[in-house]
Amino acid sequence: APSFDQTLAANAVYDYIVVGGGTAGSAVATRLSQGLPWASILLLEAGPSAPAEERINIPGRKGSTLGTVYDWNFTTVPQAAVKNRVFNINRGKVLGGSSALNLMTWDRASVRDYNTWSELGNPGWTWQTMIAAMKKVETFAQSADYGTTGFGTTGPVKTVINRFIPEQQKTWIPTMNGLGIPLNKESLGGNPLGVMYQPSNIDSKAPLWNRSYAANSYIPTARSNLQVVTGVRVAKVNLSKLPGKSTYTATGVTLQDGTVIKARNEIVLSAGSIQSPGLLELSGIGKASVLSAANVTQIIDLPGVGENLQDHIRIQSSYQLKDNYTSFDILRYNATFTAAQLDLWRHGNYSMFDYTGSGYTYTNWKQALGASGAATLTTLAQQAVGSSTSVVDQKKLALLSDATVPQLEVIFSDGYTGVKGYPAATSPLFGKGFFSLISVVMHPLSRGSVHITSSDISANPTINPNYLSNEHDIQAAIAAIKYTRKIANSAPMNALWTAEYEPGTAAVPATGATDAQWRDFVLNTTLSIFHPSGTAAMLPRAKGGVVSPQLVVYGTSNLRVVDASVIPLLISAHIQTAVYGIAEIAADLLIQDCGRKKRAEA
Ligand SMILES: Cc1cc2nc3c(=O)[nH]c(=O)nc-3n(C[C@H](O)[C@H](O)[C@H](O)COP(=O)(O)OP(=O)(O)OC[C@H]3O[C@@H](n4cnc5c(N)ncnc54)[C@H](O)[C@@H]3O)c2cc1C
Repeated sequence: APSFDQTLAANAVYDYIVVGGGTAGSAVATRLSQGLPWASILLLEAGPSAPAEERINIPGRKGSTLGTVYDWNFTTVPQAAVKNRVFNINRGKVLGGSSALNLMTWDRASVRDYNTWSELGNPGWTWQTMIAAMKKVETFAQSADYGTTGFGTTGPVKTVINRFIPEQQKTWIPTMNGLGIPLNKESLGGNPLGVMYQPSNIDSKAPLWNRSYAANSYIPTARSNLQVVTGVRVAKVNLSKLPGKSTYTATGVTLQDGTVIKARNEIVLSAGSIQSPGLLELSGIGKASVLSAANVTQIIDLPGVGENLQDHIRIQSSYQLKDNYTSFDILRYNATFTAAQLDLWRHGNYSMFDYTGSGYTYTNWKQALGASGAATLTTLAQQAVGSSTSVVDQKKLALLSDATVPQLEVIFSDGYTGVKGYPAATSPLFGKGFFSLISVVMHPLSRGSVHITSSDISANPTINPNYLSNEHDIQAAIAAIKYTRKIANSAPMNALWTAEYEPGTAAVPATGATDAQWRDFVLNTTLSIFHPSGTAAMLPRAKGGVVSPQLVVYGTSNLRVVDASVIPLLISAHIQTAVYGIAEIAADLLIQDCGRKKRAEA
C-alpha cells in the first residue's frame, strides 16, 4: 500500500515526482510504483484526500461538488461571441482530481479520432495503442445491455451500465431507432455511432454503489514506494543546463512555501489542462510575450504552451413529464423520500441515488441533419478555418467528411439539468418532474488559450476558450438543439411529456421559430461540458507542439506532461477514458526509458 506520510523534508530527493494527484497523475504514479519497485515516487496534490466524502462517492450526487472546496472554481474571461458571458471552468481540487467531480460518463471515440493523433505527427498514438491502454484501466461488469468488444476486465477502475434506469428512459432507444439511428451494443469498440446504454465509472461489486475514480481505484494498488502528499501546491519546476547537454534537466520542484524537493530521474506534470501549462510558464517555458508580461524569465522558448485550448460545448432542452412518471427531481422537493433513498444507498441497496446517465446517441451530421444540413456545416467550416495554417484546424475539416466520426452526441438526462433553473418553490411547476436532452458538439472549431498573468502561483490564469467564435460553431449548436426538439417530439418519447420547459415555446415557438430566436437561445444557454484539453499539445514543435510523442517537453530531457493537456485534437467522446489511457502509455514510456538508462549506465 502507498504511504500517506505527509512530511516533506526540504531538499528531500525522490526518483520521480508527479505533480497533481488527479486523474492522470494518480494513475501514472501508481503504475510507476508498481513497475519500478526499487524507485521512490512522490505524488503531490494541492487538494485534500476525501475518501469518505458522500458528495463524491454517491453517483446520484454528481454535480454537488461543483463550486465547493473540491473545485478550483476557475472562470473564463468574458466570451465576446457569446454575449460576453463568463463561463465556469470547474476542475477537481482533491485527490483524484476531476475524476472525483465528473459525471461518470465512460465512453470512447471512433478509431479515426485516436488515429488523428498519429496523423498529426505523433508516431505510435493510434486507436490500437490507445484501446490497449484504455482496456488496462478498467474492469467492466458485463451486462445484457452491452455486447462483447472494447472493454477491459482486469483494471482498477470499475465500470457498469447503471442498474438504475428510470421508466421514462426506456423510450430512448426506440425513439432514436424511429429517427433512423441504429442500436449499437459495441460502442466502446471503436465505432460509437448509434444509440446505446453506456457504462458509468461505478464500483458495482463494492459494498456500496460507489463512484470509482482515480483516488479509490488506482492509488490503493500502489506499493509502499509511492508517497502521496496532499494539500501541497507546486509553484514551479526547477531547470538547469548540465555541462555538455543541449537540453535542460528538471532537477526538482519548488513548493508554494518555497521548499525545494529534488528529483533524481524525471518530473511529471499532471496538473490538468488549465494548470499544467501555467506550471510550465512559471518555470520559464513558454511564449516570450506571455512570460515577460508575467515577469518570468524565459528559459525555453515554446510558443505553443497554453495555446490550442479546445473544449466541447453543450446545449440543453428540458421537458415536463406527465404526473405518472417519477423523475430524479423528486430528490429536490421531497425530503422524506430523499432521506429514505439515501438510507437505501448507505446500506448498499437499490436506490435512486445510484443514478447516472446511461442513454446516449452519437451521430455524424448527415445522420442527424440529412445531407443538405451536413453540407451547410461543412461549407461554414471551410469558411471558418479553410485558410488556417493550423494542422489541428485542417484535421478537424477532414474529420467532417469522415462518416465514421461522430459530430453530435445527445444524452438522455433524467431530471432537470438545464440553465434557467428548476422551478422555484413558489412556482406551480415546483414538484413536477422533468427530463433533459443534452446535446454536445464533438468538434467545435473554436480554439483558445490559457496563460498565467503573474509569477505568483496563487494568481488565477486567464482562460479564453473563444467559445462559439465562428459561424460554424454557432450553427452546429443551433442544429444540435433543433435536433433535440425533434427527438422529444418523436414517438414514443413524445408521449412522456406535457410541455417543453426549455427552451420553451415562449422563447422559441413550436412552429415558425425564427433563426434569430434559435440563435438567441444558443448564445444565452450554451455551456462547456468540462473537457478543456490541448494546452500542452503533443505535436511537432514546429506545428505548435509542447511535448514530443514521448510526452517530453521540448527543450528538456526529463520533464513530461501527462494529462488532458497533451491531447492535440479533441476526440468525439467524453475524455476521461482517454486521459487514463494516456497515463497508462506514459507509465510504460517512463518505465522503458528508465530501463534503457540503467542498461546504458551498466
Ligand atoms: C464537472 C466535470 C464533469 C465531467 N464529466 C465527465 C464525464 O462524465 N466523463 C468523462 O469522460 N469526462 C468528464 N469530465 C472530464 C474529465 O473528468 C477530465 O477531463 C479529466 O478528469 C482530467 O484529468 P487530468 O488528469 O487532466 O486533470 P485533473 O483530474 O483535473 O487533475 C489535475 C490535478 O492536479 C492538481 N493540481 C493542479 N495544480 C497543482 C499544483 N500546482 N500542485 C499540486 N497539484 C496541483 C489538481 O488539484 C488536480 O487534482 C468532467 C470534468 C468535470 C470537471
